Amino acid sequence: MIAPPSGQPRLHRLAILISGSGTNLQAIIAARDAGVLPVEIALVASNRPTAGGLQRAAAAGIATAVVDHREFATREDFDQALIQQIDRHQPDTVVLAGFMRILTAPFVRHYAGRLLNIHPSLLPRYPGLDTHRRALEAGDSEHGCSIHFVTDELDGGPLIARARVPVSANDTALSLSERVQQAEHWLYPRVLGWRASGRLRLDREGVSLDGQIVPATGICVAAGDDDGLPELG
Ligand SMILES: Nc1nc2c(c(=O)[nH]1)N[C@@H](CN(C=O)c1ccc(C(=O)N[C@@H](CCC(=O)O)C(=O)O)cc1)CN2
Ligand SMILES: NCC(=O)N[C@@H]1O[C@H](COP(=O)([O-])[O-])[C@@H](O)[C@H]1O
Repeated sequence: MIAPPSGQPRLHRLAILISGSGTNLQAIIAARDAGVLPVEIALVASNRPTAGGLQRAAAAGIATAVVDHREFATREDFDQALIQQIDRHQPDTVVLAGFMRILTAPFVRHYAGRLLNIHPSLLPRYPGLDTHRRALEAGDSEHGCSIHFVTDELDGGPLIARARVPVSANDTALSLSERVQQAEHWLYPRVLGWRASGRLRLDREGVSLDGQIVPATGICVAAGDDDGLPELG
């Protein structure tokens, strides 16, 4: 057990996995630094050595690691190496923030109930990749992001919360992705605040917040609308 400095409460420890630019990571760091998210970011790990989020973590004084999936013969070997890196830092919650590798069942089991992901669609619509183009092609009037506990089923784990954004007629995949990312940067720190304060749990009964079972659709809000979302922390 990693002990806090004497007299300090032990903060909820996060390990954050990335593959890209790390804007969600940056939003989590900003919430921590603003004092509204009481967490210790123990590790930022990436499967891509060129991930821009690694520089964001280093600039914030956060430990980083690269486990390059291309160096492993199988997904299982990669996942086991990733587990070894992560477990050195003893996280309470493992946060996928733009992590672009499908994780194997042993990895998911190892972190069962404390592995979260953010996905750029209103799940269960558009699991997988290329969600913004698919929403535009379907003519959807709204889109958004979803945060869920991770299971073997790709993007099919129990929903925690979803934030909706409107789709306008002149949206492109890029303009829509930018609006969805703003919603992500608003939603993820809130949901992680519930984890940090012990309010958000996953057990046999499902997802619960403050002891109340969360609907199967997750807590649904319009991005930026604080009326429907319990406060941070
Ligand atoms: N077992 C699970 N693993 C992961 C989940 C999950 O729900 N269960 N969520 C994903 C995140 N994700 C969407 O939110 C996602 C990430 C990656 C892919 C994918 O097809 N990846 C390819 C490689 C793509 C690349 O390297 O650019 C692959 O792994 O072969 C789909 C969905 C994280 N993992
Ligand atoms: N299926 C996984 C997926 O597409 N995740 C998406 O990658 C982006 C990462 O951005 P970031 O690196 O700037 O946080 C985010 O929009 C996240 O929803």
